[in-house]
Amino acid sequence: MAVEIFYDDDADLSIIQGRKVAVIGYGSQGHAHSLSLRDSGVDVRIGLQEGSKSRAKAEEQGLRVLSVAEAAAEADVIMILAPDTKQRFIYEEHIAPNLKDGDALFFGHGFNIRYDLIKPPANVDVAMVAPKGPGHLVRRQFVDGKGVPCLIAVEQDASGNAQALALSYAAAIGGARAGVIKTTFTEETETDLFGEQAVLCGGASALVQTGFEVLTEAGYAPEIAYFEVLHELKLIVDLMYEGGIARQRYSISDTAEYGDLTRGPRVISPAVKEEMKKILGEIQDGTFAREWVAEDEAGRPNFTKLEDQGNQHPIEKTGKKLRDLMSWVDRPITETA
Ligand SMILES: NC(=O)C1=CN([C@@H]2O[C@H](COP(=O)(O)OP(=O)(O)OC[C@H]3O[C@@H](n4cnc5c(N)ncnc54)[C@H](OP(=O)(O)O)[C@@H]3O)[C@@H](O)[C@H]2O)C=CC1
Ligand SMILES: CC[C@](O)(C(C)=O)C(=O)O
Ligand SMILES: [Mg+2]
Ligand SMILES: [Mg+2]
Repeated sequence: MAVEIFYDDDADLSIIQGRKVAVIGYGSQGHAHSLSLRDSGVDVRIGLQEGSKSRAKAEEQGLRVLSVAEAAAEADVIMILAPDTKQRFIYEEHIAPNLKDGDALFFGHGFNIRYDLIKPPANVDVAMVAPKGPGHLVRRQFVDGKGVPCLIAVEQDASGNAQALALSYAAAIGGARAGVIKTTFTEETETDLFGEQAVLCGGASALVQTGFEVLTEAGYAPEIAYFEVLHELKLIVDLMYEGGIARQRYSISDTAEYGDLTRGPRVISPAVKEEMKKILGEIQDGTFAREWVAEDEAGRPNFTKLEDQGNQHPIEKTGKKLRDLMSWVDRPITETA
């Protein structure tokens, strides 16, 4: 089925400009949404928990920070941009008691609705504006006059106007400059989890680490291995981003292209594709969601151990040394811009 894709001319910015928005959380997505909404003329307040580390960053940017309950009570569009595993507790304790007829409950990812962790009442709109990119780049692209594509979805249309509201919100954060696709909470959740696990984060990180290990274990210099499998990956992916795999293949040598065409399928072998299908199955049947919720409830022991192991990987030490010598590469991550 053909997708519906919307651009700035299809969106009515005045809809979101006429509402009071509460952004709950001021992390990767929260800072990007709230600063860009504000720059688009929207009335925004931030909802944070007592003692939040994010409070000072939001206030430095001139944003009003309230408790989550106060922000939810004051606003009529409530966008939840706290961690997925915390959202159900925040919702139950601070948001649900403050929902009024006609309010809109927004999400940046469908996890809590798709897996029935949050069950909103019937008298509010439930919609999603999910940028297809990391929050810090959502903000950076907005400031640079560009935009990160977004997905929008409506789970519940109490007002009869939820889609226009979601599209207006997506336009206000720059998404409609690049394209806003209409989808469902289920499709967004399952494709997003698959993308981050199999390709963008899990797949790419493991590919880079393994390539680095193979070269260094064979006795090649770590610095050369780093430039080869990590630094240059961005340059190659930039070509794919600009013109697809065909442009990347146009720019590389014939020798590289022959290696790409014949060896690529050996690395990403049929067994890897089978494993990807298994990973997708675990997302679709809820296995991954149950595992992640239980891991978080247990205090994230496995998450912490694996994250520490990743930080200790030799590629990190080599990379830091080399990036420190390229002033244009190590752009600091801040919740400002
Ligand atoms: N990261 C990304 O680029 C993307 C994220 N998403 C989705 O966006 C949502 C937010 O993710 P992300 O931006 O990564 O989150 P982050 O972890 O970057 O930020 C979380 C924010 O929520 C705050 N927070 C934590 N607990 C509470 C609480 N109890 N009450 C109020 N605020 C709280 C944190 O405050 P403190 O500083 O005090 O901890 C922080 O400001 C998720 O649904 C995610 O799936 C979607 C697309 C991409
Ligand atoms: C790729 C990871 C992501 O889905 C994202 C930045 O889009 C996330 O959840 O952070
Ligand atoms: Mg994503
Ligand atoms: Mg995601």
